[in-house]
Amino acid sequence: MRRMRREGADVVWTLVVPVKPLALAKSRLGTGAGEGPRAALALAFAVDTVAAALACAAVRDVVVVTDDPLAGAELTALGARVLAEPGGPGGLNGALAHGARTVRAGRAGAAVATLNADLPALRPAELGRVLDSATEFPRAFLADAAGIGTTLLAAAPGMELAPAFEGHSRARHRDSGAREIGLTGVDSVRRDVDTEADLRAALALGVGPRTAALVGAPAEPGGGGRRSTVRPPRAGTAQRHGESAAERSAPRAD
Ligand SMILES: Nc1nc2c(ncn2[C@@H]2O[C@H](COP(=O)(O)OP(=O)(O)OP(=O)(O)O)[C@@H](O)[C@H]2O)c(=O)[nH]1
Ligand SMILES: C=C(OP(=O)(O)O)C(=O)O
Repeated sequence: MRRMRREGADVVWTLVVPVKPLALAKSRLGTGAGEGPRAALALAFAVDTVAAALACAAVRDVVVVTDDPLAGAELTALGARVLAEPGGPGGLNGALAHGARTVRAGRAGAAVATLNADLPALRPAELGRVLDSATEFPRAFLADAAGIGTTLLAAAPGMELAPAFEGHSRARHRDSGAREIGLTGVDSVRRDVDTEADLRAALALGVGPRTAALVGAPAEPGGGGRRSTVRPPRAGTAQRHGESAAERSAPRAD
């Protein structure tokens, strides 16, 4: 992949990925799903997101901010660096600001971008296009698939990240002066999963192997360049965690 250049140097990004304690995560994902299946899905999304991010040529490294021991261990094993939550009332934005500050404390000139951990369909090449586009602006963001939130916020070297996530964060990031990235063809970077409808949409794009194994969809090896299209599962598929692979029967459409 051709890297965008700023002042003669290839720009590679450090990604800050926030992961909420798994037992509290994905509360909107199916009223019938218990805490266990939701936690397993949240972990699978995070694993597939971080694996795809680490496979992106525009990504130098990935820093995960979490206090969850299982997520921390699994994401460390993938190659991410894990930071503990900063503590205090800061929530998601506090965690992201802490991640960015820590990265810059070690490397003042780092290009830093946040990436939500609920992007199981993420494709490295699409992430690369988004990061290359972000390179053209001091601060930039990508709206989520719903057009309300944000899945990625980027700050060039020397620029404060100033995250304003949660709720209508697309409008807040725009109002804060960040440039909205208007690329088409980067659906996998926009496709966050909060609800079962979101999960079906992600499965239609093709998800990473950990999520695929959990919901009975075909796996796309390697955090995928080109992911397969699968038939969306019936509502409630997210509750099928615990079935063996042989019990899962979601067909692939290609
Ligand atoms: N470290 C950290 N990450 C968070 C926090 N809150 C949310 N996140 C992460 O931020 C991203 C977007 O989170 P949301 O979709 O708003 O929250 P969620 O828990 O995944 O889902 P809901 O329970 O449905 O709100 C995901 O990667 C979450 O794991 C937090 O307080 N600390
Ligand atoms: C936290 C955010 O994500 P979600 O849409 O999952 O709430 C956000 O977009 O600001």
